[in-house]
Amino acid sequence: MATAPYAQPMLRDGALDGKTIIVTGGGTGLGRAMTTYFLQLGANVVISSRKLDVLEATAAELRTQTGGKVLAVQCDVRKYDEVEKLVARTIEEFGRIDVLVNNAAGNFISPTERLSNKAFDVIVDIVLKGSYNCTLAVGKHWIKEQQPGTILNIVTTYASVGSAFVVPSATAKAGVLALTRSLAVEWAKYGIRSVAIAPGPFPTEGAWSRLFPEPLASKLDPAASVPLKRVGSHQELANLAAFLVSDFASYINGEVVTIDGGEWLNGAGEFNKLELLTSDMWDMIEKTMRR
Ligand SMILES: CCCCCCCCCCC/C=C/C(=O)SCCNC(=O)CCNC(=O)[C@H](O)C(C)(C)COP(=O)(O)OP(=O)(O)OC[C@H]1O[C@@H](n2cnc3c(N)ncnc32)[C@H](O)[C@@H]1OP(=O)(O)O
Ligand SMILES: NC(=O)C1=CN([C@@H]2O[C@H](COP(=O)(O)OP(=O)(O)OC[C@H]3O[C@@H](n4cnc5c(N)ncnc54)[C@H](OP(=O)(O)O)[C@@H]3O)[C@@H](O)[C@H]2O)C=CC1
Repeated sequence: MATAPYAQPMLRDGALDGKTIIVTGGGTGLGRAMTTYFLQLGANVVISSRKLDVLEATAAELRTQTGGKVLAVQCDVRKYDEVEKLVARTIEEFGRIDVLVNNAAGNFISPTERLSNKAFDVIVDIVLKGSYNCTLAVGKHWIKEQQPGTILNIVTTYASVGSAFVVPSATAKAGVLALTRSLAVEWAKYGIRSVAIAPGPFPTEGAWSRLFPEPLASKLDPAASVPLKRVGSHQELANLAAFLVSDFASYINGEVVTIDGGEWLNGAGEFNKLELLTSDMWDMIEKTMRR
């Protein structure tokens, strides 16, 4: 079967030539998809997370698949000293950093009153603290070296509106969105752009196992609440990420781009649920109203 146009690579060959990109959580899921495409476009990529075996397996596969330069570095983003080592190792290997992608995250569904304070901590520490740790370490480096750079934060659609049952994640992602918009202004003078992507549902093992465990998975279709009636493809997210970190997006700063098939708006419009009405029902309604 032919690949759908939205699932095809978008940018021209060499669009990211000469750039060095750090992707936190780059060994799995959407981080891996972005890394693959960055490598295909000519970037050097450093992937980092806690599990070195996973990172090294991904790096080996992507070297074979793309012929690109990818380095695996173990780093728990909650620990600032490890983040500083990640920055130092990247400079040692590639001589520079051009882009930071804050993609690492943790999440699970739960009624908030069931959570311990540690459960809240573990998510906020990975998502919010992890993002500001990496941002601070890389930002300080850029400012000291008088070098421009781009920070891409992966948030979620509920970062702006909140969501029940994923409250630690919603709280933390809202903070990351505030970080994005605040630094877009404050660090623009150093040539540092801050942008974000807010994805809707993109099936990954990490997200699906924690957000749609059984018996929920068999009862719930994540595509059903999406007006376009499908989930996202990894390549279309990678396309957007590659564009936002490329020089083609040089004038985009402080923007959060939503890529969710219209899902977040679906719950918002007062009359959206009238989608359920049949054509016969509309005929009856029209007749009654016009009478
Ligand atoms: C309704 C239809 C909607 C359709 C639309 C779908 C749109 C999707 C939008 C998705 C948006 C965002 C997605 C994501 O962020 S996905 C990323 C998912 N990936 C990950 O989470 C990867 C990393 N995660 C992990 O490593 C672990 O899961 C994590 C660290 C988060 C937790 O691991 P672990 O349990 O090993 O951690 P700890 O042992 O350190 O535990 C810390 C405390 O947390 C408590 N805990 C853990 N799990 C739960 C749970 N399920 N419920 C309640 N509490 C939990 C644990 O008990 C510890 O607390 P205590 O010490 O007090 O017991
Ligand atoms: N998939 C989806 O539908 C959506 C995803 N998102 C966002 O997309 C991003 C990627 O998620 P996805 O690919 O689905 O899920 P994954 O679980 O595959 O990705 C999360 C990554 O974060 C890493 N990570 C977790 N904790 C830490 C830590 N303390 N230090 C360093 N790395 C860590 C994990 O690696 P390791 O365990 O080795 O540390 C893993 O590689 C996240 O920001 C998520 O919130 C947003 C909306 C929807």
